[in-house]
This record gives sequence, structure tokens and C-alpha cells, in this order.
Amino acid sequence: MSTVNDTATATGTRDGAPVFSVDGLWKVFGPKAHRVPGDPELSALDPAALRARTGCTAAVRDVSFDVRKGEVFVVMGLSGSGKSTLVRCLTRLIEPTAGAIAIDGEDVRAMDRSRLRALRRHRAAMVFQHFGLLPHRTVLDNVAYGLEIQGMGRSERRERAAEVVAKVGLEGMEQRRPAQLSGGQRQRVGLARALAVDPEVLLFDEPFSALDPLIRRDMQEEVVRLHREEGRTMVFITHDLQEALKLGDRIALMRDGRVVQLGTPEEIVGSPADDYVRAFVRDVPREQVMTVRTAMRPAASAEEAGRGPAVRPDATVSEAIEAVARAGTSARVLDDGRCLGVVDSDGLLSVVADIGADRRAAGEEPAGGVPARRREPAPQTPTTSEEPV
Ligand SMILES: Nc1ncnc2c1ncn2[C@@H]1O[C@H](COP(=O)(O)OP(=O)(O)OP(=O)(O)O)[C@@H](O)[C@H]1O
Repeated sequence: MSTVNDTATATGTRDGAPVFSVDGLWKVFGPKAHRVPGDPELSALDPAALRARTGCTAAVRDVSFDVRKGEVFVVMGLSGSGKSTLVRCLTRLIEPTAGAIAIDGEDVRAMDRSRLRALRRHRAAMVFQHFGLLPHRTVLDNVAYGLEIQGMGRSERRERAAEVVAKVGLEGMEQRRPAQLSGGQRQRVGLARALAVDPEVLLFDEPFSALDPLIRRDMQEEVVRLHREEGRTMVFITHDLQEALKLGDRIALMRDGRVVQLGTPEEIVGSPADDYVRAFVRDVPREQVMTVRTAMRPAASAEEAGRGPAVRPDATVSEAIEAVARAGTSARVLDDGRCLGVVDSDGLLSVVADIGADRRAAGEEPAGGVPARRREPAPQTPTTSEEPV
């Protein structure tokens, strides 16, 4: 079954080392922008007051985060919240006003021009919304373009480009020009061009927002597949919550230049940081995002821990509902053959209905009836060769 957060759960890369480290980053547009970050009075003003007082717009305000190796890091927010500015600051396509940025520990703000060029060409390739394809070149030559800039020889780069064209599903279209392609196919060319240089990080700036919904879904699945197969680190900008939940291992939700919450899809949907985030995620189908861990309780007995269907701890509540409904009994949550607990219909429904969230936050009665602070592994059962759902 396909679920909205299957990337996060399938890749298991949440604990990787940082690729990008961002600390106290500011980007202020306008006159004497540099004085804003260091001035406590100015930096505390809301956007309208700052604009009225100084004529400046703080597009990114004191933002800190790490992008871990192998994760899809989504930057989400409404139009004007600062997403593009933030991601362009990572490779200094926009020059930051204050703060620190490092890639693999190297100070990006200290890089000279040639180092920056190398960063953008080899290490952090960008895929744009408007493709940026060269109209008179064929698909193959568009894809080979980045390699040409790197100085790779003609036959070698064409060979490499052909491989990547096939990888993104454009085999047979190598000799077409961009005008002879659909929007989705053009975006695949853009993706292939970024992939051809084998960058450490792919940066996507709303790459699919101009595509119609079906093609958009295809492209999202392409990203999920690439991520699964290659474990490539990706930073993905979107204003679409469904897209963020589907693709993101972690999501940074921006508002007025600040990151208001940074967390996994489950953390954002299950424990919104404030009313703004709560309103943002209100209509999300919780059963497709929340995992079995949230609904689980310790087994009441060794007998209960030994019966019922098996589910993975990172299976969605929706998957577990199906397993429990089919079996007509509680399900065991198995991790590497070890029973972590059980889920029953009451616990699963409580998560869907968001009942007990306040009590859970207070460490009281959670879904499934287990105090959150005391959620411990259930009695251990012998290793089994069963494949959990
Ligand atoms: N060059 C600029 N000069 C002045 N203000 C700018 C400039 N670029 C962006 N801004 C402002 O900075 C804020 C953040 O813009 P940004 O483009 O980063 O937002 P976004 O979240 O990417 O929006 P969208 O989803 O519409 O692309 C906005 O208020 C925007 O008007």
C-alpha cells in the first residue's frame, strides 16, 4: 500500500551526518539591510513594522537547521514565507545578510568565486520550476550540458547523459528538442541534467508546481524512487502540504521568514507547534501520516504479545487499521522480530480522531491507554521470521 510518508519510513536515514548546516541565517532585502540582524529592537519587529520603519524585508529570519545526509528535507510555507530565498542562500545564489552556512563542514560564506562555482556545479545542483532548458539543444545535449561545463569530453559526457536520460524514463527521446516535449517530460530533462553531474545534494525549487496533477504525482514518485534507490540528499521547496508530507523525511515549515516548526511529517501533524501549524495541518488524513508507534500500547500479557497479525513500528495507522480489521484482533508491533507492543482498534481510532493528544502531551493517558512518559517496550517475544505489514 502506498502511503503519504513512505519515503521517510522506508529510507531510515534520519540519523545521518549533516550535509548542510545552517546557523542563525538572515537575509534582509532593502537599505542598510545588515543592521537588522544585529539590532535586537529591529529584529524583533514584525514584517510590516520592519518595512515601515526601515524599508527592509526580512525574507529569512534567524533560521537554523541541518540537512542530514540521505534525507529529503522539505522547506514548506505559503507564498512569500521565504522558502526560495532560504534555499538560494545555501549556495549563495542569494548572498546571506548574517549567519553561518557550512557544507560538509566547509564554510560556504568564506568560499571564493571558483569554490562557489564548484559548489553549484558539482556539489549542490538545482532543479528549477521553469526547467531552464536550452531550446535549440536536444534532450541528450541538454542533459550533457552540466558535464560540458565541467570540461568532460564529448563521448564520455554523451554516454553519461544517455544513462541518466534512461534513469528518468526518457529513453527514446534523446534527440527531441524541449519544444517537442510535454511539461512533465521537460521537468524530467531538468531533473536528469541535475542528476548527470552526480551532485551530493539536489535542490528543488517548486519543480512540479506548474505540472498538472497526474504528471505531478508521477514526478513525485520519480523523486521517491530516486531517493530510495540512490539515497541522494535532497532539499525540496514546496507550498503544497500533501507534497511535503509525501516526500519529506523532515519538513521545515516557514512563516514570515522564520521556521515555525521543524520535524517529521508525523511530528508536524501529530504535535503541531502552534495554532498556525495546527490550522495548516487540520485537514490532513492523520491515518496516512501517523505511525503505529503513536497508537501502540504494551501487550497486556505474553499471550496477547504472541497473537494477531504483525505490523512494523513505522507502518501507518491506515495500514494497521487494515491489518486489525482483517484479523478481527489486535496486531503485534514487530521490529526485527522483537515485539514492541500491540495496537488495537481503540488505539488506532484515537489517533485518527486525535483524541488524547492533549493528555498525551501532558504525559497522561494517550491513544491506546498508555502513559506517554512510560511507553516502554512490551515483554520481549522470541524472534520470528514473519514479515510484518
Ligand atoms: N530581491 C528582493 N528584494 C526585495 N524583497 C524580496 C526580494 N526577493 C524576495 N523578496 C521578499 O522576500 C520575501 C520572501 O520571498 P521568497 O521568494 O523567498 O518567498 P517564497 O516562500 O519562496 O514565495 P513563493 O512561494 O511565492 O515563491 C517576500 O516578502 C518577497 O517579497
